[in-house]
Amino acid sequence: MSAAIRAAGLTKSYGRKLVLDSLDLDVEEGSIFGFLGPNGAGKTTTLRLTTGLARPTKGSIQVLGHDARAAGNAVRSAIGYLPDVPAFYEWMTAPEFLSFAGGLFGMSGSALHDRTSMLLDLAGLTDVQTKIGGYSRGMKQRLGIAQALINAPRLLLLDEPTSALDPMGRKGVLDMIASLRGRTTVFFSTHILSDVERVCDTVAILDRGRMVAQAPIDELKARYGKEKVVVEVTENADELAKEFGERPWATAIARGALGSIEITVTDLGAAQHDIPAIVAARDSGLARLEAGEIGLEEVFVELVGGGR
Ligand SMILES: Nc1ncnc2c1ncn2[C@@H]1O[C@H](COP(=O)(O)OP(=O)(O)OP(=O)(O)O)[C@@H](O)[C@H]1O
Repeated sequence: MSAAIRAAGLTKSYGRKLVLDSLDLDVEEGSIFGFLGPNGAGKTTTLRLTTGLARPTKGSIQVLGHDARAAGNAVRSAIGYLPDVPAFYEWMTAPEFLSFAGGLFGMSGSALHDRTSMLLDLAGLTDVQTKIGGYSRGMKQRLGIAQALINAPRLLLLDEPTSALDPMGRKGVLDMIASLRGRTTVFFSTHILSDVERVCDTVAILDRGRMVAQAPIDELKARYGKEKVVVEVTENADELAKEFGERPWATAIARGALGSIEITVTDLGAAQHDIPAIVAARDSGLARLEAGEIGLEEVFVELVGGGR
């Protein structure tokens, strides 16, 4: 499969401040790619380099097979971009705004009309008569995505499209992104883990200008994620936690509230087999025994949490 974005050794400094440190990035065409990182990690800078709005200090970045620095109009018109703080003409209605945006790409007549109707439908704004100034933030963001799609781009770049939204607003935007699967490549930055888990197939994690992981989400969980068991006992939790920690299948132990103990395990079957017997031998009661997977959140904390 070909790459929609490919960066190699991508480095950006502002004066003496190193913002991106030798980034390698591969975004496959057709993927919904989450670019995850805490505030100040360098996400916006990477997006600006991808669009050609900023230039690398060192290294290269290719977009749709062309050097982003030298990309001509043909490449640029195959990219849709929604910045982190999009601007709207608030006195327009959504159809007026989309028609205006399409006109900038030289679209007109029935082609523009059809495209506008399709995008209003995709954004769930078909029957909205209000001017944009009266929209909720979620509606504005969905309209922003529709506007970035007006030229039917092969690659859609979204900078933190959900960060200012409430849960309903986020759901609307994420549903819209998910509906683009198979139609266009979507590369979006976010610091919200659950957004990535909900819609992305691939994720890259950026921390302080460095890429700390990049893989399909399932692979990342398999690589870093481990299995865990949560045990709740009626008595002797401290002694039991110590005893669990001595077993070959236990790699980490954390005490929770009251009688709860969380154990990270290498062999779930062995842990589930041994735990009831150990609890019974200590004359304690087993109130709960639950197996679970360590999710992306724990992977993220493990990868970027160090040194904070
Ligand atoms: N033009 C600039 N001049 C100097 N420093 C800059 C410039 N643009 C960005 N930076 C710095 O680069 C670092 C990365 O910023 P960037 O906006 O790319 O991060 P981000 O991951 O998008 O963060 P956020 O989620 O806060 O927007 C920050 O420390 C920021 O202050």
